[in-house]
Amino acid sequence: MLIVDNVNYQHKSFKILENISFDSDAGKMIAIVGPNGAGKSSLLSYIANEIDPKKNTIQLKNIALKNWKKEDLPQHKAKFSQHQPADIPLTVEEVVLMGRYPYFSNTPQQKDKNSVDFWLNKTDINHLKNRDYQHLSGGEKQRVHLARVFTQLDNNHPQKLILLDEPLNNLDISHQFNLLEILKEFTAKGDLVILVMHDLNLASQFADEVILMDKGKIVLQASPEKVFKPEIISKIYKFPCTICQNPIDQKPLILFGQKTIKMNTTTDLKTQWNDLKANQPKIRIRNAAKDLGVSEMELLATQLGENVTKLKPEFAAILPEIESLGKVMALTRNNECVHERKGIYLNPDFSSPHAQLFVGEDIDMRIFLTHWKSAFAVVEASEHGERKSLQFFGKDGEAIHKIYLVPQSNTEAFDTLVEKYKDADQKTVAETEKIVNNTIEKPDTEIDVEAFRQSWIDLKDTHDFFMMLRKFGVTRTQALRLAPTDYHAKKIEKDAIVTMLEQASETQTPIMVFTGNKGNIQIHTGEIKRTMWHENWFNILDPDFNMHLDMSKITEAWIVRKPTEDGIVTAIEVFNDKGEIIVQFFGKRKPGIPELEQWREIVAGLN
Ligand SMILES: Nc1ncnc2c1ncn2[C@@H]1O[C@H](COP(=O)(O)OP(=O)(O)OP(=O)(O)O)[C@@H](O)[C@H]1O
Repeated sequence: MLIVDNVNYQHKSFKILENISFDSDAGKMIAIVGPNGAGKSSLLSYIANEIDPKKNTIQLKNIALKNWKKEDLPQHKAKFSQHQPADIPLTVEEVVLMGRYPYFSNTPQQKDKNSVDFWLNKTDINHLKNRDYQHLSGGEKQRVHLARVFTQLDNNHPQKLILLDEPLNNLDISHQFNLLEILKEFTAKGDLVILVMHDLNLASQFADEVILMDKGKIVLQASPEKVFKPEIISKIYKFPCTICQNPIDQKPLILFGQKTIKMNTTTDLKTQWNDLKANQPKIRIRNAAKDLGVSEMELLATQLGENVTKLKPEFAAILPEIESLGKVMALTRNNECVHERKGIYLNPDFSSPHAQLFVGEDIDMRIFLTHWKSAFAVVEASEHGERKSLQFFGKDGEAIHKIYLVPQSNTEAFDTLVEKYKDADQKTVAETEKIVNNTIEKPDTEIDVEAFRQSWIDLKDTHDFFMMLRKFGVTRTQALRLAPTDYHAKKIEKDAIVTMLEQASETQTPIMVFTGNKGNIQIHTGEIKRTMWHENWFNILDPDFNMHLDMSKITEAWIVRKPTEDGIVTAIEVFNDKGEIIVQFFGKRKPGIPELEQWREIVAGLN
């Protein structure tokens, strides 16, 4: 019924409409949607023959628009425009009657009056018919013009064309639905309705077809089900969205905004994650889990039986076997700091029930297995092919430790290990527990500060520091505040951490970097070379050691000096807003050897 063939329209060098072609059968409602400035109104004006009428090649009912008789066309095609004159000095009834001008020459006939009455009623403005148009509200004026357009097409011609540019603007919800129902009645009689609209859910609910436009072009013309896909809509509108099925009419229901992705309960977690990835292809699983309100382990488990294999939680048996994988990358992190160290898992010590260790030169870890709960083998697709890893999670479902294969790793040993520890149950995962940190700091007045200070001065071993905090019932940051003197604990600006790392790199001073979470602390010892800012992250980017520290999340940084039998040990301790340690730095040291003078010098210069 309508053929639009290769429409191009530009203003100076700006292409407003480019290569627009589509055709449509009678009896349909087509919604044109797209972001502001996409060209929707321009396309509608073009179809209405308001732009470039001489060049117009559009065909309506097999006749080119320009070949239609001027007096015939208004009975076959009408347009509701987005912008209407505000000051027509007529009554409502008189404005609606303008729609009948194509039907009478001087005086309206009974037929015309009946039609006007009918549409006054149908658009719910009959009660306003004798009022001045100029004093109506926005929504009332809108309905007057809609009635005018409808009465213009009130005839027995088949296959009329109704064009409407944002007709739902200004209308309250019941009048929006009333209008859409009216339009449906037209299409049911075989007319073609094309309307520009911004409400994608109404388009989804009512339109037979959707034309999605962007930058002067048609991106897609298809059914609402095909057009309203999160990867398409979020890309075109540059805004995250979730799309689920409307339980009432089974049409796509579009929910905009990041939070809606969390609220979307009608689809399962796996679909929600896929939607999120469609919106943000680079999102990391840790952030995706946060956005979806689940733990990382629960999200990973949605891929069980695909690229994820659940392992038996026999950590004390698995970990000592990691050595067989050869060189790998160990990753331990908390919310604010990521620690990645490459090496071989040598010298495991699992003899103590309290803490287990790896004490290799490269892989150096203090492990607290009581916090470990689940283990998985993961195979991810990456730019360089498959990326295999072992991933360990705590009781709360948060990642404690990950071991990634690197090109030098023994993949056969990995496969053997996975086969050996594969759990018989590949369907269910451990329930996660919420772990609440309910440490309440005691007021300083309840602390025996003098005894605490003396105890600090009398320290002989850094390992006793933690026991000392327990004994006096102080939190770690409280201890630093109550330290014996400024010498023992001094608060520094967080930028001093960057200064320290840059100086350690420049002077090639070997340092130690401790990063951990409840279940594991991972340590790097050595010189660092390449440091770099990336947005709010300060990074160490060396071949075998990477650290990524989110500087925006640091609330306190301290220089902490503890007496030991080998002399003073100086640390820089970095905390988040909950008073939890993000990362700790030391100069390289070994029991029995005093700490490096170079390190002390760097720290002495920090403020
Ligand atoms: N006569 C004109 N001269 C110059 N530029 C124009 C003209 N008409 C439209 N444009 C430009 O063409 C682009 C498309 O405008 P159009 O009104 O068709 O967009 P739209 O998709 O209807 O946008 P909105 O959702 O904001 O109503 C816009 O960038 C607009 O500024």
